[in-house]
Amino acid sequence: MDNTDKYLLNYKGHNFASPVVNDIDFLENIEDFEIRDDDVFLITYPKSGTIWTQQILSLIYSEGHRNGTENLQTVDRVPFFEYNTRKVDFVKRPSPRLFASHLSYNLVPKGLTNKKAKIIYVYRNPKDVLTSYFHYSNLVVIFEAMNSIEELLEKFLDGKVVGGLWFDHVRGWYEHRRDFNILFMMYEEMKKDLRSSVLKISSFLEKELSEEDVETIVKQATFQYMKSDPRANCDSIVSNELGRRTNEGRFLRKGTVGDWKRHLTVEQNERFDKVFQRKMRDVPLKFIWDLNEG
Ligand SMILES: Nc1ncnc2c1ncn2[C@@H]1O[C@H](COP(=O)(O)OS(=O)(=O)O)[C@@H](OP(=O)(O)O)[C@H]1O
Repeated sequence: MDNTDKYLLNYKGHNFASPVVNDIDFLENIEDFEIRDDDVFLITYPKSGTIWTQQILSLIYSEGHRNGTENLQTVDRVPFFEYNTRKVDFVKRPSPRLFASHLSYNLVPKGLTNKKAKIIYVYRNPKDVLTSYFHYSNLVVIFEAMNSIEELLEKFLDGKVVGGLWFDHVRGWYEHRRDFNILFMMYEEMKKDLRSSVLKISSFLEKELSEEDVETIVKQATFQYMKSDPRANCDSIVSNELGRRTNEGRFLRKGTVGDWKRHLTVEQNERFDKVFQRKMRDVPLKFIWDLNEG
C-alpha cells in the first residue's frame, strides 16, 4: 500500500475509501481476477449515478426484481467489486455476474481487455458530482466531513477525495475506451430521457426486453420510486453499515441536474471552469451543466 489515512487509501494512484476496504489482498490481486465473457461491470466516479445504474442493470437482468417476487437489495444484486463489505464469494456467483466499481482504467482486471465482458461507464457533470459528494461527506462517517464547499473544492481539484482526481478518472477511461468493450452513458441524458437510456443499455447488453419490461424498468428506476423503495434507496446501508453523522439527509438526496448552481459562488465556479477547460480540452465527451441547455 502506498499511503493510508483515516479516510483515503492511496494505492497505485487511486484513492480508495479506506474504512470500507476490507481485503487488501484482493486489491493487490485485482489485475488477475478471472473475468468471464458475460461479466458486466458498471464503472463510475463516485456520486455519478452508480446506485441508479445498479438498479437499471438489476432490473434488466432479473425478472424476479421486475415483478417483485425476489426480495433483495440492489447492492446485493450488483455488488461492489473493490468494496466487498458483504464478503461475497465472486467466484461462486452464477453467471452473468454484475459488478459496480469506481476503479480507474489502469486498475481493473486485465481480462476486461479481451473485450468480451462489457463495461458501462456512467459520467456526470463534475460540479454536480462535487455537490453530491459534499452532502454525502457530511452524511456518512466513512467519508471525511467537509466544513464548506470551499474545503471540498480544494481537495476535489487536487484529487484528495475518494475516487482520486475526477479529470483523470474520466479522461483515463475515455482515452482507453478502445481497449475495452465499453458504453459511455451520461447521467444528465439518463435524467432527460430514462426510457431511451434503458433501451441503449439493454441493446449494448444484447438483452431483449418486452415493451412491458421496459415500462416496468423505467418506472422502478425513477428517483421517486427508488427513494421510497427500501431495497434501492440505501437508507439501511447508510444507517447500519456506513454510519450516519446526522439524522438529516438521504443517500438519494435530490437526483437533479444543476444543483451546483445553489452551492458554488461565481468565483468558485470560474475557478472550476478554468481547470475543467485546461484538463478536458482534448476530451470530446459532451457535458450538460443544466437541463435547460438541451
Ligand atoms: N433514480 C435516480 N435518478 C437520479 N439521480 C439518482 C437516482 N438514484 C440515485 N441518484 C443520485 O445519484 C447520486 C449518488 O451517486 P452514486 O450512486 O454514484 O453514489 S456512490 O458513489 O455510489 O456513493 C445522488 O445524487 P445527489 O442527489 O445529487 O446527491 C443520488 O440522488
